[in-house]
Amino acid sequence: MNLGQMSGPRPVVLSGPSGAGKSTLLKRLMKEYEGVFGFSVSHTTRNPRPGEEDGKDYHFVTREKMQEAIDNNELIENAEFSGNMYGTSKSSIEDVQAQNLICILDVDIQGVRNIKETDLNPIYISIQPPSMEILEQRLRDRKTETEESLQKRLEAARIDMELSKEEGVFDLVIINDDLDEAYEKLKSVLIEEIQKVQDAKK
Ligand SMILES: Nc1nc2c(ncn2[C@@H]2O[C@H](COP(=O)(O)OP(=O)(O)O)[C@@H](O)[C@H]2O)c(=O)[nH]1
Ligand SMILES: Nc1ncnc2c1ncn2[C@@H]1O[C@H](COP(=O)(O)OP(=O)(O)O)[C@@H](O)[C@H]1O
Repeated sequence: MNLGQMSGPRPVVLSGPSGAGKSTLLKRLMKEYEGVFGFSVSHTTRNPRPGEEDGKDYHFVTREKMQEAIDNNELIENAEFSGNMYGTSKSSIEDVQAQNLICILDVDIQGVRNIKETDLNPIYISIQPPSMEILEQRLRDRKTETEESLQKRLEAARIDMELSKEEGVFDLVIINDDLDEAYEKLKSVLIEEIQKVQDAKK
């Protein structure tokens, strides 16, 4: 199977610490450019949060189901994060690519490494918080985590922030301090791909 598209738009990988603002930026982008982006819906074993929809935000599955998908070679990558399993299925990407949309993947740093071993050839963007202190505050204010899962995320964030500094891992690192500024930066790197998709629709 070939996920590297010869002619279609290049996929985009968004990574960065939990709480850095990936979902916020992504939702804004998908809203402003309706019919341009498609989200690669990952599998996860974590519990849905209030407001999250199965099949839209994630495919919420049991560990058994996740293992089955891994064993059947249905995933292009998978990782353990903060005590839960996450993975990207081939079909989640193919569903988006079949519609000629820019496929957006939201994965952790392990996912970035594993995707680099595939032929997907995405644009790699890291969203980073201004500081650990601000990250912790945002995660606390989001009110989605227990103290335990919060601490695990902060630990993972330290590792992510360290690894993301490495030269050549990301095409672009955006510090999400002021949301509007971060969003403009994100848009400006994607504008060429966005225009390609918009032109193809004309
Ligand atoms: N490797 C990998 N990471 C994923 C996948 N889906 C989500 N993640 C990452 O898992 C981490 C936790 O995601 P989530 O539980 O939704 O929490 P949130 O990022 O704080 O909203 C984040 O860093 C996501 O980028 C996936 O399919 N593969
Ligand atoms: N630039 C920003 N300034 C202040 N708060 C922000 C900013 N960006 C995101 N947030 C808030 O921080 C929290 C974490 O953002 P979120 O998009 O859920 O992160 P991620 O998807 O990377 O885990 C959310 O409550 C969000 O509203």
